[in-house]
Amino acid sequence: MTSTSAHVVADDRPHPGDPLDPDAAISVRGLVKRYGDRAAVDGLDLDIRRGEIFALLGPNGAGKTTTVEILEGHRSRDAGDVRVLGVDPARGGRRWRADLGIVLQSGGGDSQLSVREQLQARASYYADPRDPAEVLELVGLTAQADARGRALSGGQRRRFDVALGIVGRPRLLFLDEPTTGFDPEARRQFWAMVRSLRDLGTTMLLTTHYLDEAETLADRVGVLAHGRLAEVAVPAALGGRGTAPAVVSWTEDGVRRTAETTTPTAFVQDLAARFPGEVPDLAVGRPTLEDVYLKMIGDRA
Ligand SMILES: Nc1ncnc2c1ncn2[C@@H]1O[C@H](COP(=O)(O)OP(=O)(O)OP(=O)(O)O)[C@@H](O)[C@H]1O
Repeated sequence: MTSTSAHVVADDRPHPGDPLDPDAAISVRGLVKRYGDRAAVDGLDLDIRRGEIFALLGPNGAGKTTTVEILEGHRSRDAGDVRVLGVDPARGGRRWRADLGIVLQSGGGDSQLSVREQLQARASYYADPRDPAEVLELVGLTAQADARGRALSGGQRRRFDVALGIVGRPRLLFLDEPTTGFDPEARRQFWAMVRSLRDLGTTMLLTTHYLDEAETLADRVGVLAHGRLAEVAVPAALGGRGTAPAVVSWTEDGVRRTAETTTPTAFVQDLAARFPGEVPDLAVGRPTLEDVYLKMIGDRA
């Protein structure tokens, strides 16, 4: 499956008071969570579609962990309606829980057992588990199958965490900052694995502080600030990115020049006509996801 959101325009979220979406993997209306007199989640409305990768972004303390833990059934809420795979997490039973995969920030895998043995043990909890050998292949740990958990590198351990999270064949996978501490190659491998999981039909809710990770993996991103969603959009459209003016820069008479333009093609054609050959140091850029994210967060600070 590819992006489910090709035709989605910016600010793509339900309105307060809309009914819950029975077809969504996750549907949330008016979610509130207070600690003392402070609301950590302050009226959240969100639908996450089946089969999509949704990235939840937001600065430290924005309410991401609180929201995700409520969805996982690990934290109570003060107000609002929530359905995860059609069930209220506050009342989710064993069968519902078996459909969830949760990959937490703190890695497991310290056991004396081998990687394969731990995975087999985990698989035995489920009625219809994935074949542990296939899971090891999917996460790229086949060569480490006989290693003990503590012999794994940080990146391998994280992939093993995912292996433990998906061996039960979850329909919905929660990935909490999955690539923190990865080297660039390990991150690319991890991303490829996440895409393979999506191709198998797994819905994923990803929290991350890496904007490039959200950009490359997510069908849609939601920016959480002060317990509210500032915007939900496809990464390319967030914060009006898709229609923002382009910035053209070049060097002329030894001076670096920049110009903002909504017609960069025409602008570059004019520019090219002024130079006999290549325009020196020519670059055409649009705001990055990080640019619009930081602006959005700054505007709400
Ligand atoms: N158990 C708790 N008791 C009191 N306050 C809490 C508790 N858990 C979270 N908070 C507060 O709620 C707010 C949201 O916290 P939360 O952990 O959900 O943010 P976050 O977006 O996950 O942050 P980070 O990116 O740092 O993980 C913060 O102000 C935090 O201090």
